[in-house]
Amino acid sequence: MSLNHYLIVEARFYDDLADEMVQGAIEAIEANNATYERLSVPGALEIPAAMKFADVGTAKVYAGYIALGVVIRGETSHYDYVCGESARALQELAITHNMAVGNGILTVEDHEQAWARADRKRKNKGADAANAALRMAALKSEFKV
Ligand SMILES: Nc1c(NC[C@H](O)[C@H](O)[C@H](O)CO)[nH]c(=O)[nH]c1=O
Ligand SMILES: CC(=O)[C@@H](O)COP(=O)(O)O
Repeated sequence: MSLNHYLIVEARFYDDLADEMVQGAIEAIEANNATYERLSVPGALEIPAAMKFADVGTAKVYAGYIALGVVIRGETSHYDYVCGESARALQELAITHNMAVGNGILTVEDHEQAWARADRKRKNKGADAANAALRMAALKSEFKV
């Protein structure tokens, strides 16, 4: 069983932003001498289910999971559901299923806010999500859950 292998689940709704966040996450993972795989889904709403599929459906064992995506408000209430449900489902995976999850799903008003957070030279939220998953995996190991 690999104790330092992580699954990045990336929403490709905005490819350019996703690429930047994934690179930030990869840099953080590799800085901690860990390894990773990537799994892409259409949008943020699909991230939690993809994580659950990977957790229960493969022989592979992942120390933790990193959710990466960007949700930008549109004209309707769909934004609220995508943001709220993806966050809620990630928390459910963490709390109910003891999965070490880092949530890097940006919930923003526009592309400017998105880039400020995705950009590795600015807020680098992809790295933050990876570091959160790494820390939660360490806690899982410490508490033997
Ligand atoms: N508007 C954004 C979405 N919407 C798509 C949903 O995430 C989902 O793929 C669709 O409802 C089909 O189930 N997704 C993002 O990641 N970012 C957005 O801004
Ligand atoms: C956050 C989204 O799902 C977004 O694409 C919805 O846009 P709209 O509310 O204009 O349909």
